Amino acid sequence: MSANLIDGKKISESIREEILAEVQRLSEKGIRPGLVVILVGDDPASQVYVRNKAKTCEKLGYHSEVMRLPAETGEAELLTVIERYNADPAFHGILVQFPLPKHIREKAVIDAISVDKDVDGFHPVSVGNLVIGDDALLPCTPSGVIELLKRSGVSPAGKHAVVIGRSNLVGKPLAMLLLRENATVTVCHSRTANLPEMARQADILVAAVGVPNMVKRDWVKPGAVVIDVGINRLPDGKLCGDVDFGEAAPVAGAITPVPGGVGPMTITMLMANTLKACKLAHGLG
Ligand SMILES: Nc1nc(=O)c2c([nH]1)NC[C@@H]1CN(c3ccc(C(=O)N[C@@H](CCC(=O)O)C(=O)O)cc3)C=[N+]21
Ligand SMILES: [Mg+2]
Repeated sequence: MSANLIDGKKISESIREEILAEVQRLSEKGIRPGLVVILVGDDPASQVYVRNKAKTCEKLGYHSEVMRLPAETGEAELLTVIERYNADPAFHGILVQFPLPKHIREKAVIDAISVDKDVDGFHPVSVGNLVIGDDALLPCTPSGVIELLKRSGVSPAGKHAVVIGRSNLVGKPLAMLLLRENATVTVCHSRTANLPEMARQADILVAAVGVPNMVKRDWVKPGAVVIDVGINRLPDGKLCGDVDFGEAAPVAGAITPVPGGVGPMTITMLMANTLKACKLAHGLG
């Protein structure tokens, strides 16, 4: 069996074209989506992501700003900055790049962002709305995975989805989204017994743990769809996923590469969320 590659870059580009068309329609009404990305400190990986986000904003005609703050910025000071953007109608989305310096509590930051501008979908109210099934800004990586599946012709309905990883950022919300799409969902984690055997039950296998090349050939049921959420930077500087691609690809029915899989979708869904927040702010929901 030779696996179909799920091309996240290509799918992401076609969504961006749809977004651009909508941005152009909005501009006729004098409306322009605005996103501010707040970066505290100088984590090198964050620098790259933030630059990518700004570039994407520019391509799509968004109003965008990168607010760079020194690593010594205090929590109270950051919260004041967030309050300012909460009140600024030019910005419909606020993203505070993680990880934050240790002296700042991520929870305090997430809680401070206006739910209407929570384009990361990390605020407890956004998470609650997701769980209940109410309308919400959805976290970007999980909703990117759902879009990848749908646009690759994979319907989660009735399938057994196994999610490895239970983080608040990816595993948990993704499990909820898959459930909402009528998949039967199993969530595995570091304390799961017989992990390879559990993974092998999956029609849709998602790896979101942050362990390079963890998923091996015998973890994959022949024909399964394998989604690799991992973005691990190896000592040689190369990017690698949580799935051992060379081992999994020959067994899988379809598989996402790293890079070029879930990563580009994350930024695209951030743009989609900002557009949605903008439309809601202008009563165009
Ligand atoms: N508040 C917050 N929200 C986030 O969504 C957030 C964050 N903080 N902190 C860091 C992580 C990571 N993240 C990525 C986004 C895009 C790629 C991406 O585009 N990856 C490309 C390759 C990029 C490269 O070559 O480095 C790919 O996989 O093809 C990767 C990782 C968003 N994050
Ligand atoms: Mg875990």
